[in-house]
Amino acid sequence: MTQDEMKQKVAEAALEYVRAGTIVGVGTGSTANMFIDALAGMKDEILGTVASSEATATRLAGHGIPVLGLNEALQQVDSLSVYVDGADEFDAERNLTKGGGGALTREKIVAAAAVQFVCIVDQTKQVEYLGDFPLPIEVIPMARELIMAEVVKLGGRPVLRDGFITDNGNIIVDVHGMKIKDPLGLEDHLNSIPGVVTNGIFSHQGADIVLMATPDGVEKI
Ligand SMILES: O=C(CO)[C@H](O)[C@H](O)COP(=O)(O)O
Repeated sequence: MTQDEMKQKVAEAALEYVRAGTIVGVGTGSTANMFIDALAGMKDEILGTVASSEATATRLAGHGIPVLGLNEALQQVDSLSVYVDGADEFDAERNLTKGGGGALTREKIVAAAAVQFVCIVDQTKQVEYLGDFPLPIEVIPMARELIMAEVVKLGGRPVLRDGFITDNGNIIVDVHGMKIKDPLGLEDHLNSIPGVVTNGIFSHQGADIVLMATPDGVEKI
């Protein structure tokens, strides 16, 4: 089975967590895109969606799925029923690295607004420790050199994501070479550096359920 076929299977499996009459948070990336395509079949059952990126909003709207702003949604309901998104890595405690697509800040915000975070991945994303995948940090542009110097002090190798601007108008610094043994501590530490908008460790907003596709089927972790 190819990686895309596994992504397709897990995207479809996530439909089980979508409840009629609720607002659904929707992630960003190739696996999330497959979920969006599958969700189109339920568009008349749900109240609407909140998108974690402009790209996701465009794809949802292309299917005729209603897209609400988060503020608008939270004026109608106390919380989103579920947030469904992919990840770049996950560990046994369901800590995640996200932001390969650069949407980490909005993803973290929408995840925080949901009762349940269902993370959809294929087996290639499973790791013992986060950090093999370069850790993205969304940075206010004027703080770039300050933050890169702080990352070097932490033992990481910061690389500016060339030519990339986030939906929020900021830049991304990808940190290579970190073995992340304390995801919660590093998430907090990086977020405390002035100029960091957020980083791609999702430990506070870790997944409640990871659905992992393998060639033999979808496992729930
Ligand atoms: O965090 C993300 C985007 O910011 C994605 O969830 C992550 O990059 C995984 O993407 P894909 O499903 O394409 O492998």
